[in-house]
Amino acid sequence: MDEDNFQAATEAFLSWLEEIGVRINPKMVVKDLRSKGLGRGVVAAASFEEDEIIFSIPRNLVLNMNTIFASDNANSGREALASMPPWLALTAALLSEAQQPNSKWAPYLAVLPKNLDSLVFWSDTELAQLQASTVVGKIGRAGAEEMFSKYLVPLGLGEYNSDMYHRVASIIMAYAFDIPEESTSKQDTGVAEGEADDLVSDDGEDEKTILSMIPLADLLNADADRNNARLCCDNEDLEMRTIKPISEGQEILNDYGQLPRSDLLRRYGYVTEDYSSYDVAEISTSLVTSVLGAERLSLPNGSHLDPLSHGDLEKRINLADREGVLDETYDLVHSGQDGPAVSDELIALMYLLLLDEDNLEAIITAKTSLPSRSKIATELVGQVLAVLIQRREHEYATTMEEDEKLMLAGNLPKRTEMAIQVRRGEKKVLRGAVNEAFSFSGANKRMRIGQESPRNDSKGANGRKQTDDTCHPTKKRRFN
Ligand SMILES: C[S@@+](CC[C@H](N)C(=O)[O-])C[C@H]1O[C@@H](n2cnc3c(N)ncnc32)[C@H](O)[C@@H]1O
Repeated sequence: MDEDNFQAATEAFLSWLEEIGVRINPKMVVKDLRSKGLGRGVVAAASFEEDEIIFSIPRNLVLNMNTIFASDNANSGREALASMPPWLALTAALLSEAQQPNSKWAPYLAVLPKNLDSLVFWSDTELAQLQASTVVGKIGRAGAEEMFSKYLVPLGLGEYNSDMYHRVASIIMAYAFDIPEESTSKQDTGVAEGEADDLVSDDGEDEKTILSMIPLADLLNADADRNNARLCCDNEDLEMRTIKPISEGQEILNDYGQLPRSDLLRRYGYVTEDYSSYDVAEISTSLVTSVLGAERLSLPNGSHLDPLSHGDLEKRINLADREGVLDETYDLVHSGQDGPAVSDELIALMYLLLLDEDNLEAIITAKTSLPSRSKIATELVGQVLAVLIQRREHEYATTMEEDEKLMLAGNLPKRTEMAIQVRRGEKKVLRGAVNEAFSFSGANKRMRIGQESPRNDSKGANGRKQTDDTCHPTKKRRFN
């Protein structure tokens, strides 16, 4: 969109807001922040104090299933929309409005983005640059397309192709708010926190929420640490309020949550260094078991760990499940105020995989329970974990140092640069977790030291059974 059209669309949108009854504090302005890669944004034209209203929006001027069902032309589609997952129903509603030449929402639709960088729009070549990041498996493009075919195509909304459906569904993911329904509204909500897949959801307490597109509120950009405004749903009108003083010229920012950059990119199509402290890397139980069940591991301290038999592995995994510490994947994070890099659950899984037979039996028969973190974070657990996390790091095609050089060289396409930021951030988390694992110093006294599980390959190089003490049952070692 050229300069004039962009500005004209903003002005038409602001006039429309005024006409329909949105009250805007004259101390705020909508600015063209494209030069900073931010699209439009809201900026303080004069300073605000804490808890001032920036703008307020009557609830009937929000686009959601309640307001759409209130309009006559949507009644025919009411049943069809009610049967859909909420994010799809809102997608259908937006597409249907876009088809109507006299749509009440036209000035709002005109300021929604035409192109997004959310991961669903990336080509396979672009996605490959995320390397071993698990975010690639979370995009859900094919699943969304099945939903489009099942629910949207039969509505005959117009000549939409799958990219157009994705565009609107992605706008909803990046722009919609989950707000409490009027009768139950008691609390503030942030933009689109949690998956935007519930139109009216019961969160288990007495509060129902409704997925809504809220004009103007969704023009606020975000920062997890520098945010200074929040949408309040306590009163009759929805109110955007400051949560701290804002100086003249400062951008007014919302909070989309403390997301790892992988999720920021997947859902919102951008990344910034500001979110680096929330990066997450994942290690899967299948990586752990495939390594511990298959090979004799050389540990960094010079010792070795023999593989577990299939049956032994299964027994220990079942026990981890029973103890409530088994997950398909474990998150690794930057250690800090919120806790360590390696979760208690992952340490507990490793402990159960490395525990000696007697103590394993004691837990199986419930004679003892899992000890505290400081006791299970043994040196052996740390050594093995460090090796496994390093294996995980090797699944990425480049090293963190190579990524840093690429970034320093600069001149990269935008998506390549964002992919490098994500994968480099994950490698940094993995490095931190390795260092933490090396610091584990709990005594190895209950571990499989001085015992070795039976191995199938107990034949010597000449094919004859060995007679040395390593295959004597009483001297078998798993850790030596
Ligand atoms: C709710 S909208 C905010 C308004 C948006 N700037 C616009 O012009 O429509 C969310 C989108 O704004 C952009 N955005 C928000 N915060 C950002 C930030 N801190 N850095 C870069 N882009 C951001 C992303 O494209 C995101 O998907």
